[in-house]
Amino acid sequence: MASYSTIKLSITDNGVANLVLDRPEKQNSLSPELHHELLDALDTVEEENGRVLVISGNGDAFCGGMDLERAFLRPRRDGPQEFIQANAAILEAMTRLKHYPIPTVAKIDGWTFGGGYELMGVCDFAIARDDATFGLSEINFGIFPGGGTMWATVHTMNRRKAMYYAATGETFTGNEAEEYGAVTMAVPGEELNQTVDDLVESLLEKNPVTLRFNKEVFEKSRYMTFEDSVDYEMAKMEEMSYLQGEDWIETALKQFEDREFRPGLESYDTGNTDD
Ligand SMILES: CC(C)(COP(=O)(O)OP(=O)(O)OC[C@H]1O[C@@H](n2cnc3c(N)ncnc32)[C@H](O)[C@@H]1OP(=O)(O)O)[C@@H](O)C(=O)NCCC(=O)NCCSC(=O)/C=C/c1ccc(O)cc1
Repeated sequence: MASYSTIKLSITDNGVANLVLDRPEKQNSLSPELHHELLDALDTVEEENGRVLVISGNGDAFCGGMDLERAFLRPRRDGPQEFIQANAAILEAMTRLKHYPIPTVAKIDGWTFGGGYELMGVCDFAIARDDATFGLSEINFGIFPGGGTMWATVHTMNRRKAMYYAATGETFTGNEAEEYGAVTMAVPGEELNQTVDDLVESLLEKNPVTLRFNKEVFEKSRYMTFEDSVDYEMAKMEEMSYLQGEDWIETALKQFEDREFRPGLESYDTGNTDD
């Protein structure tokens, strides 16, 4: 596996990819090198058949947002084209992540600002320390949340809170983030690792093909009429069944027929985990 200077990537035998932003001396802010390494890591995780991707930060921050000097100040002084070029890879990485074919989990252990909020927001799940600090700080240096951060904000927080924090740049805690719908859940710091591990374990128990379709249909159906979505969901159901070899009939509902599990309370045995 490639070695990186701004991130760390490891993949366990059972397919859990741990991607750690590793610029603790700069609060894991997103430098141009990091943009490219993140993109490369996303390729690697797919090539290595990762099943769940967990993104976290080393040190006090999950992610301090864009590197204000390396990605903004310096390239912008060189001109608009240089600025666009300096940031093209991170915009591509964010877009890739939003459509990433496996579940993505942001583990939030500290500061999360601007582009760091976006990184969290394009992940499927976000588990935060209850005392983590979040902020849409762009307004504090004269811009609005851009490059997809506004999208992540309005799609993860309710309207009133989204506008309030985007316009004031005030910070909010992990507990508040949970209350506003910005994170999946906030937990005490000492429970963070276990909570993420439990979520990952639960995802590993599921059929990976179904998880991929679940995500795609979840995202697309949000923008459809009910009638269009009924058609779309039924068509996708057939595609999924074909691609998973009718596993939901042949294995899952067969196990139900044999009364081996209660689907309301537990997952069928996909054969993907040891127990
Ligand atoms: C509250 C922080 C996170 C922590 O404070 P601290 O604990 O006192 O730590 P330090 O401030 O000492 O941070 C350690 C080092 O990290 C540096 N650092 C800490 N965040 C940074 C940083 N985002 N950059 C560049 N050095 C930093 C910080 O300057 C310092 O550098 P140095 O003095 O050289 O040791 C503080 O560092 C801070 O306010 N950081 C800036 C957070 C911030 O506003 N981030 C930018 C959000 S805006 C954004 O992401 C925009 C996205 C966007 C995307 C695409 C678009 O097209 C348009 C927009």
